[in-house]
Amino acid sequence: MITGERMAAVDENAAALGVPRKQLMESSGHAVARAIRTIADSGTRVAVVAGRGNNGGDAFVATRFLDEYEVTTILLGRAEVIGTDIARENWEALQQADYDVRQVTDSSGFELPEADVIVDAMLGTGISGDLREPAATAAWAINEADATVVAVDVPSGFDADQGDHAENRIEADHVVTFHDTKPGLGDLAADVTVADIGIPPAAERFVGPGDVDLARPASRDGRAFVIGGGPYTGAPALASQAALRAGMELSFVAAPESVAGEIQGYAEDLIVQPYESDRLSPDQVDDLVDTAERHDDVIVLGPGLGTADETLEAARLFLESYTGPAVVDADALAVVPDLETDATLVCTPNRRELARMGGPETDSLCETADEVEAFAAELGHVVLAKGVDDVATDGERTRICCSGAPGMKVGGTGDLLAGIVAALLEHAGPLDAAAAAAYVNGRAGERLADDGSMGFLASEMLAEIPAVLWGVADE
Ligand SMILES: NC(=O)C1=CN([C@@H]2O[C@H](COP(=O)(O)OP(=O)(O)OC[C@H]3O[C@@H](n4cnc5c(N)ncnc54)[C@H](O)[C@@H]3O)[C@@H](O)[C@H]2O)[C@@H](O)CC1
Ligand SMILES: [K+]
Repeated sequence: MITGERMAAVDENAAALGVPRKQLMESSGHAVARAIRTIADSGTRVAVVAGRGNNGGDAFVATRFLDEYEVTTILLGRAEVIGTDIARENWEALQQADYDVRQVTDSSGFELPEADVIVDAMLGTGISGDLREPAATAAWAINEADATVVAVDVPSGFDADQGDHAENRIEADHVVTFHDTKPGLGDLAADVTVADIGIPPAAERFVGPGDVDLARPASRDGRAFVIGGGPYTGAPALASQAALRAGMELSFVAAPESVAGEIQGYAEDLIVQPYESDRLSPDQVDDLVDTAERHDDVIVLGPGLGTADETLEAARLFLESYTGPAVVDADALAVVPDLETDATLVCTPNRRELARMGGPETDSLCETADEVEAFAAELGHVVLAKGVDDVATDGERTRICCSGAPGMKVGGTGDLLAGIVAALLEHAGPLDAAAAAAYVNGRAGERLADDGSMGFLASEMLAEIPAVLWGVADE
């Protein structure tokens, strides 16, 4: 099962792996044609009704594979408004080669040709809301027609993310969906065929630019609240700055009075909130929970906190009463096993911390991904295990991230990662945020390691984060 949204991400990852979308469109169209051959004898009249998105593009391809049928292909709209280059190229291929193609510019001009099979390629996973004109009129005519309706990917009017249906949706007899079934498709009164369109399994398993598409902030929003510092001061400063670089509007650091000035001194962009103590202790917990919940903050708990008993006790108490999203990193990870919490956690252990939490001991996270998954399932939280490769898992779904460079072994890169996860949690679910953050952090390091450099600093990676996060599609 895959949502339409995730499908688009996987498709982007496939392109990055060398299988471009046009190739997937060719496979999709071919799969639709194969399905029609199993349903209808050669010579049958087929009407293809296509929209101006890639769903329509799939159907233009299908037309080329249906030479033994009497096919009429109708484009809803003018050719100039076809939404993507690949769909347009496939439309032009039909026009140039003298297929029976028609364009309908408004709903009054829509006339459904006599047909025994109708291919519904008006809308796929790109739909929002009820069908608008001229698709609405076309859907009505298709539903009224005495013909077998074959829907491309999903029946037009079906939302492949939620499984909802528009009032004026297509009632399909057959659905040829691509790569994997979509939520709610099985509940329809239609035969559903899942067609393999040649997406490499790595496009799902390995984190790529498509995962960043899913988590990229579209607006500058949110408040990161880093609870860290005490024995160390650089870690909370890096995490909180990384959150700003990854799209947060404000970044707060709650830190002991004794080090607050030092943390502020690293960056004027941070809002440092001192508390009266040399280190985090249970006395501060109520205030911290109250502040975080009042402002809908995303918490980063751990960077630079140290391992004093009272600090770990405070970390535990905080997570027991806090109910929002939180990234748990570094020393605070020790309290997560056996924790009772309603918070949404992303735990970001390195290999050592993972083993200490009771997870697998391993030299290669990538090879141990299944064990990390089982550990996350047992823990009941998303785990982003950090190493040469990173493993992000919610206990059911697992993604491996191979971006990064050897120079990133330097101290502080994990703090950056925690801050990036926090920023992406403002816009995405915990697994998507964790996977995308790992990719972004690794790419930020790669940008500085271009010449094989081992000498860059975590603080220098900060400035690379925006370019990776908002520029990744153009790389
Ligand atoms: N993502 C993938 O991996 C693949 C996708 N493919 C095809 O691409 C499809 C998705 O393509 P697109 O993203 O271009 O989206 P669609 O082809 O579903 O439609 C997008 C267009 O529909 C319009 N639209 C949206 N809501 C509407 C409404 N309620 N009424 C009327 N018009 C509306 C939009 O303005 C947009 O131009 C899939 O369903 C599938 O058929 C395949 O080519 C193969 C691979
Ligand atoms: K469709």
